[in-house]
Amino acid sequence: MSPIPHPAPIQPQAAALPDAAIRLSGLRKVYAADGASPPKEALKGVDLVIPRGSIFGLLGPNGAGKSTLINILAGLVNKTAGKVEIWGFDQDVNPRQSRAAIGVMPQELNIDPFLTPRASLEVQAGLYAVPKADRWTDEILELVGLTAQAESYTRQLSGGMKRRLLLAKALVHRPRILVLDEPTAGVDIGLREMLWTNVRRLNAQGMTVILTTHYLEEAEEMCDEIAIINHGARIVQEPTGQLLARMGSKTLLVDPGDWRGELPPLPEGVTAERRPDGQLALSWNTGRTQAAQIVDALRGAGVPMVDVSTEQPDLQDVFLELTRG
Ligand SMILES: Nc1ncnc2c1ncn2[C@@H]1O[C@H](COP(=O)(O)OP(=O)(O)OP(=O)(O)O)[C@@H](O)[C@H]1O
Repeated sequence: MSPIPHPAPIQPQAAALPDAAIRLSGLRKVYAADGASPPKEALKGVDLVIPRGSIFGLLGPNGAGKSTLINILAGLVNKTAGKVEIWGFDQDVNPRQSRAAIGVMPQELNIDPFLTPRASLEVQAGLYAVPKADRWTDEILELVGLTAQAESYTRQLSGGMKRRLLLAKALVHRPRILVLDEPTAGVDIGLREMLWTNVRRLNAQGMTVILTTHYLEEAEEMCDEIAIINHGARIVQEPTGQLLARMGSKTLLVDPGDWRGELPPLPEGVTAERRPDGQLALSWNTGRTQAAQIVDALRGAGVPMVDVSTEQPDLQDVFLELTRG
């Protein structure tokens, strides 16, 4: 993969760098009643600040309102109320600039089957009024691994290649902010790796990345900060590490060899279980106890410790805890 040229912005910029990539205040969306379906309030006054330069995860259960939020950012759905600022541009005051600052890789394929990848990118660049001299079509094709298919009809591309083209289209106008809506749903490992490698590189060059995904390990690994929305409301927004620490529980795993004796009294609040593989799992609340106290209690009682490790809650645990019910 060749190095990516610096994605210098070509769209008009706010006078100074904005303090946030995206700022939403009181964002509300009510879908109108349709036939027998009553009106649906998909976003109930969401406040959200997405830091400039972050890889930001937007998570939530099915129907939480993520796509509605992204479609509003992309200018595809009209909000009912609230304020949307993209790269410092108010969507209502500066619609053109706010649109130029963002590139969206949608969930659904929106490509013309009769165009070649190269032609698709040229058409997209035309839509964004990117001057010919500023186009970087060849670099983008290289970046997403479609150079060999540049002149093929899009309808002849595999599903994975079509998704690569969606990413390519989102990049033509060198947006400051890249939104990836479920980018890895149903894609193979090669495409997933290509995507994450590129996302990291683009982010390292200053692009803010917003990601929705149902793969929580992916969000845990990729995102600096995460917001969880549920029933149209933001229920939490925190740096990923802080969100994981929120569960506040930790487990110490002790392999006692073939020792099968009675456990000694443990510090208050520590729960113990013997796992089927013979390991002792000792769980505690991080605020109240320290691992050393548990180790001391076991050592004092002569419990052998062949091996000791710890287990942390993962994003899946946090997500389920916060969205339960
Ligand atoms: N065009 C529409 N008309 C009416 N209701 C809609 C429309 N689009 C979405 N909704 C409803 O708004 C709510 C939020 O939907 P949205 O697609 O934003 O959720 P989501 O978090 O993206 O879900 P998923 O993870 O399943 O993609 C849902 O109850 C959905 O049924």
